[in-house]
Amino acid sequence: MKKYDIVVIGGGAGGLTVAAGAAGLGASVALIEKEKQPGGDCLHYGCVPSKALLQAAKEVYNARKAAKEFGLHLSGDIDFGVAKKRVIDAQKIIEKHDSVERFENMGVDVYHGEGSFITRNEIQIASQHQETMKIWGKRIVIATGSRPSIPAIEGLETVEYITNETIFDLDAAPKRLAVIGGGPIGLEMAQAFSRLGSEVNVFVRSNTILAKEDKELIPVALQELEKEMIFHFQSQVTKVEPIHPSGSIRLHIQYLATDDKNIVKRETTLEVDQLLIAAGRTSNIESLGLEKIGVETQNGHVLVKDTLQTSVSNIFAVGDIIGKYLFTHAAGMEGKAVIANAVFGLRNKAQYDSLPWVTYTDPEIYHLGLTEDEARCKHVDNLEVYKVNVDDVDRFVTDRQSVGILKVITDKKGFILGAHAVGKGASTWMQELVYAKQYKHPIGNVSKVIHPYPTHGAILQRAADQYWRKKLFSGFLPKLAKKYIQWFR
Ligand SMILES: Cc1cc2nc3c(=O)[nH]c(=O)nc-3n(C[C@H](O)[C@H](O)[C@H](O)COP(=O)(O)OP(=O)(O)OC[C@H]3O[C@@H](n4cnc5c(N)ncnc54)[C@H](O)[C@@H]3O)c2cc1C
Ligand SMILES: NC(=O)c1ccc[n+]([C@@H]2O[C@H](COP(=O)([O-])OP(=O)(O)OC[C@H]3O[C@@H](n4cnc5c(N)ncnc54)[C@H](O)[C@@H]3O)[C@@H](O)[C@H]2O)c1
Repeated sequence: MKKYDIVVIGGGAGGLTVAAGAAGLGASVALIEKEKQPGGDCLHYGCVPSKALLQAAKEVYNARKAAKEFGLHLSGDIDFGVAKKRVIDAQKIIEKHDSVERFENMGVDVYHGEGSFITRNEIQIASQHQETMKIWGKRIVIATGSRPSIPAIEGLETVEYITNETIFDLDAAPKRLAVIGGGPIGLEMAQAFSRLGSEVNVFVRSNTILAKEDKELIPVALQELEKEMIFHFQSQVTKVEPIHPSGSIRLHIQYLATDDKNIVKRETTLEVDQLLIAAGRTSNIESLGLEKIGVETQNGHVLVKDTLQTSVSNIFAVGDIIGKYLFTHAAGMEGKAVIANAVFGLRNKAQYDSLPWVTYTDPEIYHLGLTEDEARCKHVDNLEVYKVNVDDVDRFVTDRQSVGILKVITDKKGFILGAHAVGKGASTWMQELVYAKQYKHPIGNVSKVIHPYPTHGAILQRAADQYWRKKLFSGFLPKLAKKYIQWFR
């Protein structure tokens, strides 16, 4: 049986980071991937195709908007094939970074097959194409990711619904698309397809989209999104049925609302051509044989310590499988922490305090650290909140962007606890605050950084200026300054 310092199960964002880093440090590494091409969700069914599709849709949308405003006449139907080709082209370019060949050149042995534990050091690799084999690892890293959660809806097995794993295979934008879920997958895909010609209805179980975001930002984002899709809050699709021979789908919908103390139920039906399920994720743990070797799980995820070590000391886990922050960059950060821990036996911790994320709708929605509600719970009165609307910033005005907001939450000394934004390009201009938060620069320092005029990033300076205004122009300082000026005269 071949022996390795590190065996990684799963060749997505987390697993590939560990494999590349560990091999670079001189460890002998095996990477087991069940699909032919590594890359995981992000490359095949996630970040890459979704962002390529969103960009295509945005260009169509902006072209139409500009044509209308400038009195040009656009005609013809959208060629969905062009958008699809852009998705495939992007994947083809990016997949080179994740290719078997690239990893083999790094010295990693890549095994194609499904990995599962026999003992805490022995892994079985099962494949349709070759005999089942076994390898041995001193340390094992589980990075098998997640898949879409499918809610229990009556009749779901009788219709051809889609998920993020099949939506990018569509050859045309459905005329009428229903989306179940008001999370990032649901919203990004709803907007992309709306802009590519679908009439989109979004069903959300709760009374808000993007439940983890700062509450104040949601109405700002909704104001824009509602122009492009219809939201059904506090709704549940309870039953679906195929409509023959058209192939469309009838949804039975139940709305739940509270009227004083009573729960009021209302029911209706809606006919659509496609149904996208984007209702959260389930970790891929079932076929790993974790129970055999005593790796503890919690709520369907692999349970890990801060060091990403599982309950079995030589086994680590990173990425979606641990169910914490389901992002490519989170899996990457966790992967880096594990490299040092698994290769050198260090005790590096995964650091989530300054982990940002972005929902790439238009406008973008940026999240860093605590929301205002969370900050108030944790820091009570040791808190300041600075807000700037985008229409107070010249560059947004010249770009005709009037909807958007920045909110920065700091402690009394100006250290950033959280920062949130809705606005064009927020994914780019908010990054300065991640640096400030992570390296513990108070918000006041952002005011001293020179921002070229006119940029969107000047919005951060505006927030930082509010900090100085509060500090310098209220309290004892202005009184002291007045006295000094009188004396100096
Ligand atoms: C539509 C969509 C859009 C997204 N957009 C973004 C975004 O814009 N930005 C962002 O940061 N995140 C985004 N994400 C989330 C991101 O894709 C995931 O968080 C990330 O891919 C998780 O990486 P991972 O390594 O944990 O899992 P994955 O990337 O899913 O990799 C797991 C790998 O393990 C393999 N595997 C599973 N079981 C086994 C087994 N038993 N043996 C061998 N191999 C196995 C799988 O085939 C897969 O290749 C998006 C997700 C979706 C679905
Ligand atoms: N831009 C990005 O970084 C990006 C993009 C896409 C996905 N992701 C990652 O993938 C994860 C999964 O995304 P997601 O959107 O599937 O999940 P999610 O858990 O974030 O959102 C799921 C949504 O579905 C709703 N829901 C669940 N069951 C329902 C039901 N039966 N009927 C109606 N609504 C229901 C929930 O209330 C919620 O609004 C995200 O949390 C994120 O970490 C990131």
